[in-house]
Amino acid sequence: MKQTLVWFRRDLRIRDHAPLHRAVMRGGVIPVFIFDRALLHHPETSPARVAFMLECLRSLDQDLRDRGGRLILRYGDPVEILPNLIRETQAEGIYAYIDYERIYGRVRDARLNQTLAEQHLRIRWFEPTAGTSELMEYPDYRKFWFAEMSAAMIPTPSQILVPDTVIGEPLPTLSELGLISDGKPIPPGGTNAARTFLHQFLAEKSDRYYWQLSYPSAEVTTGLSPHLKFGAISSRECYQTTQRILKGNADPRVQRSRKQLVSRLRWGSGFAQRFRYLPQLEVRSLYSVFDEDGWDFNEELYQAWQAGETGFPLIDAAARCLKATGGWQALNFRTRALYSSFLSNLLGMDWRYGALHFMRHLIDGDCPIDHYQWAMQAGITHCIDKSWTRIYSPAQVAVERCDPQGEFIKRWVPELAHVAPVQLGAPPRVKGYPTPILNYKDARQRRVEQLERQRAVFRNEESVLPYLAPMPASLLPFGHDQFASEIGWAHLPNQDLFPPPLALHQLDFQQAKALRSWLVTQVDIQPHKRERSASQRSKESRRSAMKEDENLIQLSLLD
Ligand SMILES: Cc1cc2nc3c(=O)[nH]c(=O)nc-3n(C[C@H](O)[C@H](O)[C@H](O)COP(=O)(O)OP(=O)(O)OC[C@H]3O[C@@H](n4cnc5c(N)ncnc54)[C@H](O)[C@@H]3O)c2cc1C
Repeated sequence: MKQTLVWFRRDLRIRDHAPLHRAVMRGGVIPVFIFDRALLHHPETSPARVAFMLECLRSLDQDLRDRGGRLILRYGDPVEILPNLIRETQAEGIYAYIDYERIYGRVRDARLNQTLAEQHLRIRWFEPTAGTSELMEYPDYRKFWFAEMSAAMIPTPSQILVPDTVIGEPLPTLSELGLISDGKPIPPGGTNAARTFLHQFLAEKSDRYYWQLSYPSAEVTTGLSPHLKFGAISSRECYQTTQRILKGNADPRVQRSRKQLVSRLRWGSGFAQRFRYLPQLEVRSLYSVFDEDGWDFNEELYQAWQAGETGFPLIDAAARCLKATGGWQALNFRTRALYSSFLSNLLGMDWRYGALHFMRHLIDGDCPIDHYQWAMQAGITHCIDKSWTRIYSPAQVAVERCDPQGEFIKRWVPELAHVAPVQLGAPPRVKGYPTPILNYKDARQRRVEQLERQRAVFRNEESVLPYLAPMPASLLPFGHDQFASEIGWAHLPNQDLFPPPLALHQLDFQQAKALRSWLVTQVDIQPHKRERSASQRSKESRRSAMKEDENLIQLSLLD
């Protein structure tokens, strides 16, 4: 019988899985997952995220067992293990999804391609859903995304035959992997858990999602991000289930929420695709000027931001929530945006320090989403348009927008339990709680001027290509000098990447135009309104939930 090795990476499911399906059609399967020290000991590794991944692996193994198979676990460098495993099992080759989350993975996969070719062994790479090697204009990508999401799901194999002779290792504990738990509670992992989250959301939250997704205490989002990160459920399954259950619902609130969720799923795919084109975004700002100009860094202030000791209650609540829970459900988009903007805009610090901290704690940490979001909040991505400056006030206006009752703040900053919500933006002196570490107005002014100066370098240029950051000469991950990590791979010769990045200097006019469409906003941006007075703001905050349309304008900028 023909046998095919299926290499699982961040696609830990059996449904809607093209490599597994195709391998099963051919005959026997060796489903393998490799614990790779370079990823387990990467500066951005979070023990809680690895613990969640172990839960997904446990569940994947069970799903395979239910169909007669099992998951084969191995430890070490995939570039050595996989060719050996092919020989050991007499498999015809490997099937796997292409993965472009990280530079490391792309270096590894290029090395694997080369090693297999030298040994006359074979691998077949599958495009992940909503991934493409073509450089297309962003509006075309939107159409492509909807077509991919609407295509029939890949069937789940009913029987999976794994040869008895192949021996795998038992599922390890976190400490057996050399990691120490930081005490975060781990959500249930795997496809069934993901489906439960999705169905609970559709049944119980879809009428309020759109209006409440910025309120962390409402916990109204799906909670699917860790599952999507590890591919325990495919975004296509999320999309199709959502459409099937909600599309016929006559409630306009549900329809609005449905569209919002679909947009968000699409943004996630779009960030991954940007990284496919430009892997340098993992370690560089989009335009070189921002990194060349240099960023501020102040260890004491960085620590205050990390610890939740800034004197701005909402920022401090976000900081403490991230460290205690891994953020996956409690730290929604708006709260993350406020928290990140505080570091890179108001404290003027390099967004990479913030992204690093997030990745070391987020259970849903996903490099393209996290890093691109950080860069966006720092105002250094869609900045051809002058009005793309997102510097949020962390004071009362933020409390009113995210936590008007103060529930989230009081949960994470108990020192302020007795302070009235209307005072939580700028609390009176409280013993044990710090005074603000910055003056918002001054910090904002400084940042606006800095961004204007930096953007002026390329804003009016006909082509932005010469201003985009190229792939760096060194592939060392950011933070390798702060945290013990396995980075031998970054020093190897022949640093090819698979899939290869865009060769910026070789793009013709049409290609450059297509790339640029990913880097500017796709909607009309309203010029900034003048700062509103406190009384205007409080009047606005009392408007009904339906008038949260301002949110829509802002969120739709991410389209
Ligand atoms: C600075 C910053 C860092 C972030 N880091 C991550 C990260 O590492 N991993 C991550 O999954 N999300 C990240 N996000 C996006 C967003 O905050 C989370 O996706 C969301 O809070 C996850 O909760 P949920 O699955 O319940 O969201 P839902 O609202 O239920 O969204 C469903 C899915 O859509 C996608 N999605 C939702 N919002 C966004 C968004 N704004 N951008 C891109 N995709 C989105 C995610 O895959 C999410 O799981 C970040 C946002 C910011 C501002």
